[in-house]
Amino acid sequence: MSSNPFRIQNPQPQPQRQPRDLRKVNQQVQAVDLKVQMKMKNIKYKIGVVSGKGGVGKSFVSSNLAMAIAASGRKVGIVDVDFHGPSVPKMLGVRGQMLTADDKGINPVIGPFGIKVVSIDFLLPRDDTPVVWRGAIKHSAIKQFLGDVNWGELDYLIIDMPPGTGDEALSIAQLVPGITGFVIVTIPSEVSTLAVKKSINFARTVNTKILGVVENMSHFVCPSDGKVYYIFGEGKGKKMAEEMGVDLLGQVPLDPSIAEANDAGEPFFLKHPDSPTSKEFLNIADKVIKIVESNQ
Ligand SMILES: Nc1ncnc2c1ncn2[C@@H]1O[C@H](COP(=O)(O)OP(=O)(O)OP(=O)(O)O)[C@@H](O)[C@H]1O
Repeated sequence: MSSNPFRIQNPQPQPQRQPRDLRKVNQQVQAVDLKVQMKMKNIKYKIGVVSGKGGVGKSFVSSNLAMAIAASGRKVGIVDVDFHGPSVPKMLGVRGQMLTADDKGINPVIGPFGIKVVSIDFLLPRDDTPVVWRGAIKHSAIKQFLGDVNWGELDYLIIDMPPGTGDEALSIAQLVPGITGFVIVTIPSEVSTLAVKKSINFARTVNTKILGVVENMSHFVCPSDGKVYYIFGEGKGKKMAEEMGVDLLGQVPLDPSIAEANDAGEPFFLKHPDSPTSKEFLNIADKVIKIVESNQ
């Protein structure tokens, strides 16, 4: 019997895989797309929201950070390049709307506070249609999302990136060389913070500033007695931020009303404006604004 239970045959012996040469990554980052560059010139600050692992609330943080920045009167756009799990439209309450086109390009969907939203979700024919794309197609889609959309003049473009440091992250680093920085989302578990360290090292490899870390699901406040529980452990995000020399921008609680609003397709920040979570997002937005605008 074969020792390969999957019966996968390699027709030829494969050369030994070499680790990715970081100099080559940097050279690729230099290859800039002019059309994208023209559009990006009209946007003052571009912020990538990244996470080492999936399911830690990156899209929730992207969407609510976008609303909190827009609530200050700044013009904001959000581009969802999480092709395999596009949740930004739902979290901003604009799911089911369509992108339109005119002779100047593609018009984004307009969300709360006038936020311009672009996501593959607006183009999928059915809820359960999977996106099955190789890296080159994703790269070309990202190029179109950035270069063919009528973004106009914006103060901020929030880029909701897929988890990890794969093709999309490299495409963004390559296509938006002037990216202002990354906001990194984690939950306070060892597994997530370990993956985040990789994202931080990736950001450093592509010479992108880390604006800071948001610790999501950091604690749970019991509604009956107000007692605080640290479900995943206490202080792990803070410890990781200190170890890696990056700022902790904020701590967002684990809260069933967040999951409910997201599942119902209602923007949390609008539905619960006075909640501690929305106030925390205003603080996080304030910190991000201070960091990027004082660096001008
Ligand atoms: N602080 C929170 N409290 C309760 N539920 C949350 C919280 N943050 C996110 N969620 C829920 O967790 C799930 C995952 O969130 P989200 O889609 O934002 O994660 P993600 O990191 O973007 O995932 P992926 O990258 O895999 O697409 C969603 O159902 C969301 O409603």
